[in-house]
Amino acid sequence: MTLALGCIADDYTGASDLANTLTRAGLRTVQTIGVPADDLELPEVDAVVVSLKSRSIEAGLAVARSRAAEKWLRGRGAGHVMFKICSTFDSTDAGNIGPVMDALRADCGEAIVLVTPAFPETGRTVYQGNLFVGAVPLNESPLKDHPLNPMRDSNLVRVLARQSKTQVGLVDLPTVTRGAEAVRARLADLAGKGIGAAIIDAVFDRDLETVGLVAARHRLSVGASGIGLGLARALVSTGKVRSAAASNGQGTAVGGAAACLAGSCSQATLQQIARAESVIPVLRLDPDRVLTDNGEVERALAWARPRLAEGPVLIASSSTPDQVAALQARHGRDAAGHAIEQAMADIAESLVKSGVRRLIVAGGETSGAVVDRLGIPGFLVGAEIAAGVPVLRAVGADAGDMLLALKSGNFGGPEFFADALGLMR
Ligand SMILES: Nc1ncnc2c1ncn2[C@@H]1O[C@H](COP(=O)(O)OP(=O)(O)O)[C@@H](O)[C@H]1O
Ligand SMILES: O=C(O)[C@@H](O)C(=O)COP(=O)(O)O
Repeated sequence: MTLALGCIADDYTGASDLANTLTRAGLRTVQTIGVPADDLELPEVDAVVVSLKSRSIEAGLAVARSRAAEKWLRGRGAGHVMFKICSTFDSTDAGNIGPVMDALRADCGEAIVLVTPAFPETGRTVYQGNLFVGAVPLNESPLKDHPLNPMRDSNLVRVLARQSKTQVGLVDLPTVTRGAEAVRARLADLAGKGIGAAIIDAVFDRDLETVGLVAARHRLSVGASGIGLGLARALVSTGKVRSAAASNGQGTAVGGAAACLAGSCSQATLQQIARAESVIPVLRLDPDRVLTDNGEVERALAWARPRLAEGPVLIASSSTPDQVAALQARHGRDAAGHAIEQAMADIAESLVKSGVRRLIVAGGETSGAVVDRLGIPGFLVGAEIAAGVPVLRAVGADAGDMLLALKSGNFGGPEFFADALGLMR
């Protein structure tokens, strides 16, 4: 297998978002959990998205894991490696976008790295280096209250410079609008000044097509699904990849019981849970009891098991920003996040033992904890539930045939859970 594109994603929902985008753009794509073991049978593909859970871990560890993934991808022929980050640039001044970018750049000897989290289909646009989430700048969006990495600065040139050893420049929208040659000239100018990374403005998909044409001749890029779209379209339009059917993971129905788990506290997920309450049974965990009393997981399982035969259930830890802040003040941010993630993983593991074969998880870190616990090594991409969220068919899972959906906290419409359940048969 010679890869046309290698990708490293810093969380599992982000990886499925990118795998979805690449698949829809015509690349045969597989998502792996970590660097695949030698004995994992992968289909013939154009792109592999290696999913890491490296967004919110210690920077040194994120660097080491990303470098191992890069080595594996380059070893399979990937001339270009894309580091997939969140479209809302989720990170802190300690990293991990900057440290990982610096390390991958050093490894591949890239003079200047193209960086853009723009993903217009989901309302993420970048103008004059400032990231907008829908109509508002990042620092005014709900991301300002994210439980793990509150985003309080919209200027990505500044944000990335605080995390990176290199200086960061800007390729502005007027330059992008002039086309690939203008972008190349601007990048060469910045690189000539010793600047090692550039935030690239992009507002429409056509901007990302321009960026993709430029990026495809580089060894490394950093961004969200939008630059993935640009790269995929460049690979197809230049004949490096022959466009394939839009999905390879449809397959047969798996049946079995269905369950939803929500650990995301995003506004979108809170609304989706509220809407789900009118169609399926919903249990809200008591987060304090998760942190202080092991009985909360058993209580959730005792509630869920008898209901599974009747239809899908949803279990949520999600709370409002005020409640999250209060819990974190009592227990510490990382301890609270970790304990709730592990409780979700415990619940998922037991539900699968009880026959659940269709599982929807809301939240990137939450999905990481659940998928790790289930020991699933990889996924094929199926139908698209919402922008950035595909149905995934597990490959090589101990539990056998399973369908999952890993939803980024911010993605999906108000009826997301019903939409997903409708497509996961
Ligand atoms: N009620 C709560 N209070 C505090 N933290 C919570 C609560 N519920 C979930 N969390 C934690 O918040 C984090 C949410 O992150 P994540 O799952 O990545 O969601 P998103 O996709 O919205 O970023 C996880 O670490 C999760 O365990
Ligand atoms: O790019 C995006 O917004 C998503 O693909 C993503 O990375 C989601 O992260 P979470 O919101 O933590 O799930």
